[in-house]
Amino acid sequence: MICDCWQVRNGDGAPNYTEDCLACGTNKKANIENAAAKIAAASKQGAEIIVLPECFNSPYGTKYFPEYAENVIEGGQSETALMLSTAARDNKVFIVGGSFPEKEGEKIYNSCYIFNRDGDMVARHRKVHLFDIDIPGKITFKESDTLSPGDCPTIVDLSEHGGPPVRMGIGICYDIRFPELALLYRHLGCSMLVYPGAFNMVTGPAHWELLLRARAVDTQSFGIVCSPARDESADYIAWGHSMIVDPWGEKLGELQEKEDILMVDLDLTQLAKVVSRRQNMPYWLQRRQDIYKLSSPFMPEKKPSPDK
Ligand SMILES: NC(=O)CC(=O)C(=O)O
Repeated sequence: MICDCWQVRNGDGAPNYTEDCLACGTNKKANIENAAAKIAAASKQGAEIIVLPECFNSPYGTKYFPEYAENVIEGGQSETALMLSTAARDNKVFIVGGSFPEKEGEKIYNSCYIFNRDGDMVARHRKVHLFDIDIPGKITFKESDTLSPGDCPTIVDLSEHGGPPVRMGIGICYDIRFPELALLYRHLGCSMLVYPGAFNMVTGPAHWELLLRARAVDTQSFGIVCSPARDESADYIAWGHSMIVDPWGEKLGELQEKEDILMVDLDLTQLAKVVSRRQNMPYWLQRRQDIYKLSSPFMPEKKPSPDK
């Protein structure tokens, strides 16, 4: 998924938001080169923030993660992070780099790196909720066989990196099923939730769109999901359908299952609408905190939650 979300529209209709389903196969080098080519193509079309899918350098599967994992933190070679950094700098775009298996010590994480327009890494999200499920006869998956979970929420405020006033909360795939994480992002001032993800042919048709729209409405935020394109020959068949919705839960754009790029306008006027929607329907201020309460070590003590 590729998105560009902050130009002020001057009535010229210039697209400022795009998304894309990326094909990801077993050839890691080809996956990385394909992502680089699509970033350049999207940038040429005017994209300024680019979001890639979950696990874009590797097939999605526990047996693949150790083989495709890269060690960035301890100074190891990482062709994937290097490509993302170079592409961000060369194309002068922000990149929410989908995810790839990342190694640190003995552990492997499912990690999303975010880069600014100079190619500097400005944040990293490690998938917090691992996809361990068993739906008999349909799908069994146990990410925790080879992956470890991250242990913190990730927020990127683009305005702190020379970008527009967009504060993004990042999650990866299964993270979208946990409303508390999205509510925490709202509490911490986000107006956009970005989830690189790879739902499958069982959970995709049932829940992909439903969850995105629910999280957007729960938090009165823009919602973005970006999937790999569907590959019927893969062990794990991704649902596809990268999508962007607004804080009302309305779809701004959707791809089908094939590799593609989608451009969607998302301008400053639309971001301002987040504030007015939140004022029109102020359910954030109407929460009954005497009955229930969100609690997190990442919530600043005694600071009132943002109501806009
Ligand atoms: N693959 C995931 O992490 C999550 C998923 O497919 C689902 O929640 O469904």
